[in-house]
Amino acid sequence: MATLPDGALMQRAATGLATAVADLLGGVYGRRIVLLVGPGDNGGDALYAGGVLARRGASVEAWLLADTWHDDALAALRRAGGRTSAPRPLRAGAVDVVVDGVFGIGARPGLPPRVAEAVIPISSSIPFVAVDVPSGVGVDTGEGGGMHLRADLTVTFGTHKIAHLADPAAQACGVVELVDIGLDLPPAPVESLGEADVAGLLPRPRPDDHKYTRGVVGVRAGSATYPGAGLLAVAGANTGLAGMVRYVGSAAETVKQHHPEVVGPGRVQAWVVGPGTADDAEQHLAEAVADDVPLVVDADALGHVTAPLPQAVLTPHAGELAAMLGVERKAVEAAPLRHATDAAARFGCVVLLKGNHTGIAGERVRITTAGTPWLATAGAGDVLSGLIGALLAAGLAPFDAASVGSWLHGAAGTLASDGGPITATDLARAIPRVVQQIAVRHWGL
Ligand SMILES: NC(=O)C1=CN([C@@H]2O[C@H](COP(=O)(O)OP(=O)(O)OC[C@H]3O[C@@H](n4cnc5c(N)ncnc54)[C@H](OP(=O)(O)O)[C@@H]3O)[C@@H](O)[C@H]2O)[C@@H](O)CC1
Ligand SMILES: Nc1ncnc2c1ncn2[C@@H]1O[C@H](COP(=O)(O)OP(=O)(O)O)[C@@H](O)[C@H]1O
Repeated sequence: MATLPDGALMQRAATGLATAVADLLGGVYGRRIVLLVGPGDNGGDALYAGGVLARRGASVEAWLLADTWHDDALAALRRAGGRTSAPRPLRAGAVDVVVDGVFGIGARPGLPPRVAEAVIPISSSIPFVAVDVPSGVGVDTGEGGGMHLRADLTVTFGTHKIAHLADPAAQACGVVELVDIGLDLPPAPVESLGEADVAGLLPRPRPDDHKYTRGVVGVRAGSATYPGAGLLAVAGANTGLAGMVRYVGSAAETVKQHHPEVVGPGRVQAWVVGPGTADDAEQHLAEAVADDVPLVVDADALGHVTAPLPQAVLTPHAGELAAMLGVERKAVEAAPLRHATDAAARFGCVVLLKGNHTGIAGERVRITTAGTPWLATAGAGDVLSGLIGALLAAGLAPFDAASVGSWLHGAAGTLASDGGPITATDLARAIPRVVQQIAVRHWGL
């Protein structure tokens, strides 16, 4: 994506940035602001915004951290009463905010030593506002890129970039504020579903439906070692989004005790295979694949995927994906989107890589930001695989089933949590409530 052209768009960006900084500070007059200024338009945006803030009574100093800078923008800052100064250590409370205008959307990942030396002695308790992206992150990959800055607030223009959505870069962005400056933009390289998108994709029961027309999902999960994983995958599948749930596995008695709606083997429109299946995983996978219906492959079954599975959604966490690709877990965590995309190409199917922000690679790339870290709890992934299976059985294409399922899962986790801890059982129980809220808000029911 091109950097912002000079002139009107830059002025609009600077005004949006200045407004966001003023909102963060709760006022402007008398506030002390440091601008970290790089060589390009990103630094220009920061300098022009600094000018706007200086005119409103802020004390603004610019640290010029490259050999060149945006001349007109620096002149504007000076006219408004701002000044340049040399970098110095900043202890807590020394200034009110630091604005990171070092590098923007055109930059390579990483930071030059001169920038690192200026930034390291700044107290981490001073708020940082990034212009477009925290400097040093991989804008188009979401990768960390070695050393990079971290922001409490990132102000970006026109559209979100991959770094705002994909971890680990997204975690460095803090809150992301999008400012519309009237840019004419190409289609986004990644998507992130919102509630209205999910409402448009979710299967709705029709008056002439019966349970079989709504789809039957079969769950092959659980074992003597992990009966709970079977129960939780069933709990995710048995949330009312498909017409019926079948269970095949060694936890059948326990499953029936907890879920009287669930029936035994028979014909299904989609399978969920893997959670807690331990030594039975390979056979379960072979039997599910032989049925030639869409399927979710999770947990222990992932290690038995050797050939492309065009109708599948694979749902690994970083450790499972690392094992599938023969790389270290750390490598996946440093570049989750790239590894998910590689795996989707290699296995010819949709790959959903679970994490704080979950990435779904298939015909395109979607990223789910709807969850909460309270979802990092045993069995939450088992619930997800069941839920996606239900959506497949209900007729969604694998890419949509994965991304809608992931969004509902995140929203259910957030609703169930309400800021506090949750179990996977709480999560599964919240899924129908999320769907009900969507129905009321978007379907007029
Ligand atoms: N209720 C149920 O029935 C549930 C059943 N479940 C089922 O369990 C099965 C295994 O799935 P999983 O994702 O947990 O394990 P997996 O990918 O093999 O990674 C193992 C890695 O974890 C690590 N490790 C272990 N303990 C650790 C510790 N204390 N602190 C730190 N690390 C620790 C361990 O490292 P190590 O100890 O070897 O150093 C290893 O690297 C699967 O079938 C799943 O469906 C789950 O869904 C949960 C609910
Ligand atoms: N830090 C986090 N923030 C948000 N969601 C998380 C976080 N950690 C895990 N999750 C979500 O919780 C689920 C955990 O799944 P998984 O790792 O398979 O656990 P399990 O095997 O115990 O079910 C995934 O959906 C994942 O996206």
